[in-house]
Amino acid sequence: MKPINVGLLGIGTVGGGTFNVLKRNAEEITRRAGRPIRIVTVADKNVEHARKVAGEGVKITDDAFSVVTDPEIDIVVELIGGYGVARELVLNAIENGKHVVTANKALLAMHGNEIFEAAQRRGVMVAFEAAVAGGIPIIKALREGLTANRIEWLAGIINGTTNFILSEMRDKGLPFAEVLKEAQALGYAEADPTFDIEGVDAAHKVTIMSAIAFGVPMQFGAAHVEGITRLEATDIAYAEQLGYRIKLLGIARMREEGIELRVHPTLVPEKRLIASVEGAMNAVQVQADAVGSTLYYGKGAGAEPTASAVIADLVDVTRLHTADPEHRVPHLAFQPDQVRDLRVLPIEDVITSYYLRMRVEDKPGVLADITRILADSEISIEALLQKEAEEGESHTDIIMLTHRTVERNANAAIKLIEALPVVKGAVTRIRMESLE
Ligand SMILES: NC(=O)c1ccc[n+]([C@@H]2O[C@H](COP(=O)([O-])OP(=O)(O)OC[C@H]3O[C@@H](n4cnc5c(N)ncnc54)[C@H](O)[C@@H]3O)[C@@H](O)[C@H]2O)c1
Ligand SMILES: N[C@@H](CCO)C(=O)O
Ligand code: NA
Repeated sequence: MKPINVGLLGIGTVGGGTFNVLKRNAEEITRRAGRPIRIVTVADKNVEHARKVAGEGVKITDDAFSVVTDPEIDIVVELIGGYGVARELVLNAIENGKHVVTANKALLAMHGNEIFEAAQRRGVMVAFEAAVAGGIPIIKALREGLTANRIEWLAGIINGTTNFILSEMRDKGLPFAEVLKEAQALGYAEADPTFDIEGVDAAHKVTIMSAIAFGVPMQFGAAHVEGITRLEATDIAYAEQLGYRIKLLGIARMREEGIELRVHPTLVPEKRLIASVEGAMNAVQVQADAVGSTLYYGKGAGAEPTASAVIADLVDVTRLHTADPEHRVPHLAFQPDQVRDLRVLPIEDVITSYYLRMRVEDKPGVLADITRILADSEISIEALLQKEAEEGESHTDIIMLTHRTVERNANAAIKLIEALPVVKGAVTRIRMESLE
């Protein structure tokens, strides 16, 4: 059995995991793939570290470009990250007729259209299971397992760092800044941790999932992206009193008018399975017309969980690389000429329900003023929590959960509420999803 030759670009967390799992499970993997998968060259800026991880018998270089042009290499595995040099390397590998496996969601969300077009033209595969929810085979599920269905929506906890932070804030009542430090020390965070906490990483991943689920191009620039940096512990506690958890969700929903594509903190009923996903774990719920609701859960980050997905792609490519390109699974699940340019709806057009918290004067008639504004805007209230004013305080909190409405409508009502003289400061608004 002639081995398939792999060039590994970047042997950091995921690259190291990939190297080790491939070595440890070599026999099992070969039995599945039909031939040995062999890392012959490793490129890393840190040559010393690369040598330490890879040992002898593997070629080590600091020049990744020499790997993507090497005629000996069949598959290039890109685990460097970012969309500068990684984009050049991936495009270069494709032009040289190499298949590519990558865990780089930022690269695909930003430049996926260009990359898949190039791969299509050259008849090579670009596989990216590790890019979304790490070890969970969600790309496989969306692209192949659910292929009979019209996918209606999907919602996922797809960033381990922020889910860890939210879990710690709720469990221990700690403030955001304190938990962030702990999360960074655990090593799940992106090279730039603002990508995690500002929702950008989750937006990269939900952009990729929406493309596969709905047969549309990558539209990262049109996604609405909100992170957890402005979330207050108070709201996590109030949500809990009302039977909800706050999660950073990546949501993609198909509507007649277009697609909702958004990342933001979201109240989720605590009775939903996804609400109990804690720590750095990931989960994606998919609603589809034939199968109904399915849920995928597991480790979305870390060396070996992510390596699990990288190697699954290596096996896929090994099995399929001799197949006629027409007979392979299309990159974006739909045949390339069937990808449709459906527009992403602006956030004002999103339909959802809301958690509203406002600080009000503790006197009669205040609640009536607020509910009148909501009634006039045709926003109905699902639940209400009015706190008693603390001893010696003239103000108190009112918390309301609304039914679904268009965001534009909610914005207008919130503006009117904020203009009431009895309401102090801004209204805190968090979107809410029933996930039914
Ligand atoms: N860490 C995770 O849990 C995880 C999970 C899923 C996806 N990812 C993605 O996987 C990719 C790699 O992440 P990581 O956590 O392993 O990063 P890392 O920083 O641990 O590893 C990157 C490696 O690339 C090397 N490198 C950087 N620039 C280079 C260059 N120009 N040429 C050669 N080598 C270079 C670095 O020296 C380092 O060893 C990223 O795209 C990341 O978003 C990571
Ligand atoms: N920074 C990402 C790594 C996995 O993509 C996370 O926290 O989930
Ligand atoms: Na995955």
